[in-house]
Amino acid sequence: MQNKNARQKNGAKESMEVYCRVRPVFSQNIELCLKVEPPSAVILTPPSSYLNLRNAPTKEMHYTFKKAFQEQVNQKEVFESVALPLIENLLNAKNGLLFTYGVTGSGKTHTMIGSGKHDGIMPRCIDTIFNSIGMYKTNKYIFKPDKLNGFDIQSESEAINEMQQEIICQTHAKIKNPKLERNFDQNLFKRIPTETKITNIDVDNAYAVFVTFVEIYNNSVYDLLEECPDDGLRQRGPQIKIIREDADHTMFVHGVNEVEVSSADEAFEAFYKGQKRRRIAHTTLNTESSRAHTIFTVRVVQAPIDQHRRSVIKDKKYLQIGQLSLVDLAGSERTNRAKNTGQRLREAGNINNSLMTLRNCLELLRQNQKGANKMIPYRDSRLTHLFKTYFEGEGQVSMLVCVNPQADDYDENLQVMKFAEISQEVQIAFPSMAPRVNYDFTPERRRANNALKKFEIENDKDDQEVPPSVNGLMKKPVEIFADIPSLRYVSMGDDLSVKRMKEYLETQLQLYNNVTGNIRERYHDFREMISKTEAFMASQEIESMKSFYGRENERGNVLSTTGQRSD
Ligand SMILES: Nc1ncnc2c1ncn2[C@@H]1O[C@H](COP(=O)(O)OP(=O)(O)OP(=O)(O)O)[C@@H](O)[C@H]1O
Repeated sequence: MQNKNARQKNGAKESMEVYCRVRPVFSQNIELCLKVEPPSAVILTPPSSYLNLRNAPTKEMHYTFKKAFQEQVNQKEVFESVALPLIENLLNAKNGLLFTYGVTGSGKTHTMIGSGKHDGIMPRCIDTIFNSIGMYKTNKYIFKPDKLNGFDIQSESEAINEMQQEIICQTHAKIKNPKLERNFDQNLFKRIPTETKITNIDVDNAYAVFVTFVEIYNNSVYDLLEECPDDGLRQRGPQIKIIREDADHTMFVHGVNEVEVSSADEAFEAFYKGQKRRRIAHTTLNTESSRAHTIFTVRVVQAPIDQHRRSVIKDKKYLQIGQLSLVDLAGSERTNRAKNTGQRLREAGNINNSLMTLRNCLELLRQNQKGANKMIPYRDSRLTHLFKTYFEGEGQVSMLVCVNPQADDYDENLQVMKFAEISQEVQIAFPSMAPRVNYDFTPERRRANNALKKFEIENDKDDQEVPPSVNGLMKKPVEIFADIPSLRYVSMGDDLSVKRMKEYLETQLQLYNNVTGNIRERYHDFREMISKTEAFMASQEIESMKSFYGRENERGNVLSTTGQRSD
């Protein structure tokens, strides 16, 4: 995963971080069985119908989490508490796994993905990563996946060459099959990007971001970013992938498409492409129920740059890789309640089996911590097999338990809460990061950054004292030139790039018109002020001339009556 030279196991252990989020219930007259006592407690009460049943639980149960979120807590707050620390780790080459767990319909997908104005954790993570690495991003193809879960470093010319090859291939494919339309999800254009940013990153390094998107369906792994050639007659389905171990004993999906993304939009484009391939089945419980576990993984690769050559140092010993896997687990459900049959029944069985293996693994890990020496059955399901590395101590593991507080979900919620309790006791051996080494490859860049930071801090101080707009004058400079979107991929039919460029130019034109309009207004105000001042000065002059001539007249009158000058 990351450069093993930079990581050491120091024997320190950290508990799995478990959070709980309760979703709102929209219809009235529904009995609720769960409530949150902020900041971290959840109380589960048996439904009223249980009071008359023999052997039914009647006690209130109390659970404590790292944090418990009430119904009204918004997506931003959940993201900042749960995912922001993982992003900070990721940008510092430390790995993380975050999964949402809960009964079907409890809000896992809403929390992880969200929609439109209510973006979930994943899109906010992507925005934050790109906001943070900003100008420290490398050109594309400098870092290249080596297909064995590692990366090679290419020279600038190799990278440019690769870029050209890709454009040529895309153009050929388009000419060969003009029907091949790139369909872009309109969601891309509806988003309001998050402005969150991590400032604690190594400014000596250049960064690149890679994403993979896989699903585990009926205990088989599929690559959601795999191109399935459509020859117009039949579309080949995605192929089953196998899980392998790399040279550093890290589990990975062999042959998965790892896509380099140079902007948040490119990352979402990949995500929406994969999302369309997801198998969404309608069950009687939830008409939008997702029947597979999905894993969206972001890898951030970084290496120092040589300031004089202005390129990444081509030595793999400096390479560092951080990985964050965001997992939206399929919901657990009781088959008799879901009234599943046939294919749906098989799906539900596989989902429940893999979740049961996850529970078993965590339970056995807990027992081993207390002195037992049991074998952990990671291989019993693809899900746990893939995450083995995390559970064995390759990063922070966090779980977000989602619950629907309705009484109908009481039994399942009881199981979910028990599992959450066990999970919190699991301690993960944590690799400590070697302290950040300052190779001093980029002293000028460091100096410039420090100066910029100082300027920003001072500017912020000023902003608190004086409002940004005083007497209509902008205190801060207007940002006219936003980043120009990349035109690298403009090829025949590259509608997204063209659409992005069109939007960019329209925004810039609007901005230009606003700014020139504002300048024109101020110019007129200024001219008016000058002419008023001139008029005022002229009137003052006239007044003083008048008084001068008045005085002279008086003196002339005196001279003419006495016949001699008074001085
Ligand atoms: N915090 C929330 N605020 C508003 N709506 C929510 C919230 N949580 C869930 N919902 C809504 O509840 C419905 C079910 O949520 P969602 O699809 O996220 O459940 P799920 O747990 O992912 O289900 P499954 O396991 O079946 O995929 C959706 O319509 C979603 O918009």
